[in-house]
Amino acid sequence: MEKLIIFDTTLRDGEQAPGFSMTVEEKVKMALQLEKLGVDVIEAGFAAASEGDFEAIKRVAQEVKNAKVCSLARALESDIEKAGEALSPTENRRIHTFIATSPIHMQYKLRMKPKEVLERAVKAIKYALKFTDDVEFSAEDAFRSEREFLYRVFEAVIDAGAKTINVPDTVGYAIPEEFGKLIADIKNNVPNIDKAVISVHCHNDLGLAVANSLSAVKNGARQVHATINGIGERAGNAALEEVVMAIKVRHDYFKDVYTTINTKEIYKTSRLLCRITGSFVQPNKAIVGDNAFAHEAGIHQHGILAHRETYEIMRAEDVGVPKSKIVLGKHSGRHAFKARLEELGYTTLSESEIDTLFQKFKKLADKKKEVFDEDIEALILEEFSEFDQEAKLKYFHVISGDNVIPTATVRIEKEGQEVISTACGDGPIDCAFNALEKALNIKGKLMDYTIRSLSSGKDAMGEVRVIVRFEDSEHIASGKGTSTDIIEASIKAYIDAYNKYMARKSFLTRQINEGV
Ligand SMILES: CC(=O)SCCNC(=O)CCNC(=O)[C@H](O)C(C)(C)COP(=O)(O)OP(=O)(O)OC[C@H]1O[C@@H](n2cnc3c(N)ncnc32)[C@H](O)[C@@H]1OP(=O)(O)O
Ligand SMILES: CC(C)C(=O)C(=O)O
Repeated sequence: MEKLIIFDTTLRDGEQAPGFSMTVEEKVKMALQLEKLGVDVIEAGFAAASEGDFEAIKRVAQEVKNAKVCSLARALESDIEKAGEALSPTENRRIHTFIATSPIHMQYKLRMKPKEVLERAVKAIKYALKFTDDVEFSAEDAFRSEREFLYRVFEAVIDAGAKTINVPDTVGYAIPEEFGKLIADIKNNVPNIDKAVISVHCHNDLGLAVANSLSAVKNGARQVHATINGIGERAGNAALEEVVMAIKVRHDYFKDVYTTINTKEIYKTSRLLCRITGSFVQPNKAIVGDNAFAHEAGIHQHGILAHRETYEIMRAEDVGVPKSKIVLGKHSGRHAFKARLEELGYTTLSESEIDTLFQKFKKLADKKKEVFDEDIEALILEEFSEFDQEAKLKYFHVISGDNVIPTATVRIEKEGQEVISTACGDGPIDCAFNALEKALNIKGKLMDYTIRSLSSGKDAMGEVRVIVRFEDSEHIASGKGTSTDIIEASIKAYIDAYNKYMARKSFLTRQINEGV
């Protein structure tokens, strides 16, 4: 087996896409995560592009210890010098120089004759070798280049000292079979090819970047350029996570290669990039999309519950996704519903009770896109709970400001009696929740708090959702409150969570007492 080198270009080609530019600090953060992911080469940028990119490459070169750091450079001495200088903090460096070899690029863009392009390429390699012994050469638009000329260029740059020759499908025009054949042809027609690693760089204009890269690997490529989440110029590059997982999951097919990527870091890396760029992947994106390990259809859910591999070809944990998800919705079946009831702690319901709940759940699912755990609990408690001691808010008063200690007073009606409590806190919500806990005589840990506006304008209705762990219970309770006053909405949400918690507690206690 041979190692497949993973050349990550998220910080170079990836950031070339509109809206994906990264600051120096963001690039460093991302590079350190790519190092954890175990990529072999990090192309940190294009040193000659800007002072910021120069600085970013320099910082990445200073901080990254376990991956090779690389800069792109045109076949120009000034670009190569910049690249060499930016990479100087590390010994583990590569210069990646390129020039286009296709007729259309040579004629219209470079305005150079093929002979001149070949000479430039060779000169660039020789110059880059002054800064490092690891030089990669890309024949830009290789796929649309004339074959004989491409072979000649590769032969010449290898002779000049290039250790890696990269074959880009710059405009994403290739079809997998053709691209695989191009790699096989290069292997068979470039006389000194055994002195260099064949690399590929595929764009996704026809959605074929990953397929083309894999076809190239099958035909002898031993380095793949890829980006996290497949970001990059136009429709992007080959998605690193897809290439790596295809090689891993289908090792029966890709028998000759392996990667040293720590796949458990994939999801984290993908999420970090999303947070940095503010651009999230679509839910059905392979490997890292929200739905990649989610199952909503009853037949699938039944299969997964019986034996995971019926509908999953890889484990969510292997790519760092916490767990595959059974999502309850209108396509779900009784098996999945019953399993969720058990997960929620309702283990003693009879089969006929489950049937009743399942019918209600299906009706609800027809109206709602996704049925959450709190909806299921509400169904159970509505159907079976005898809890009628709901706490109600009667009055509240909160003082807050920049020069006062936030203090809240709440009056609650609980079990037929009114209780008043006052408490301080770090802010208006905190003191209100502290006062509520005193009034309700319960301790709760706020696990999550979200607020959103339900309408627009200054008088918009605010909706607050809280998740609270009461009395260190294993189960968390969620609550929702709405009001034009966000403090009132917060108090209502907290009381709602409390009522749900108490109803559940009383239901489970009754089941135990009745020995069900
Ligand atoms: C396929 C790819 O992804 S290649 C990488 C693409 N990435 C980028 O372009 C991002 C960074 N680029 C930049 O910041 C700028 O384009 C720079 C700094 C590189 C160059 O800027 P400018 O000097 O203003 O030139 P501009 O971008 O307008 O035009 C490109 C010039 O480079 C030349 N050129 C293009 N590729 C190459 C090459 N591989 N080798 C030598 N010259 C090249 C073009 O012919 C053109 O030359 P001209 O100015 O003599 O006509
Ligand atoms: C510089 C090369 C590798 C490139 O980005 C391309 O051809 O798309």
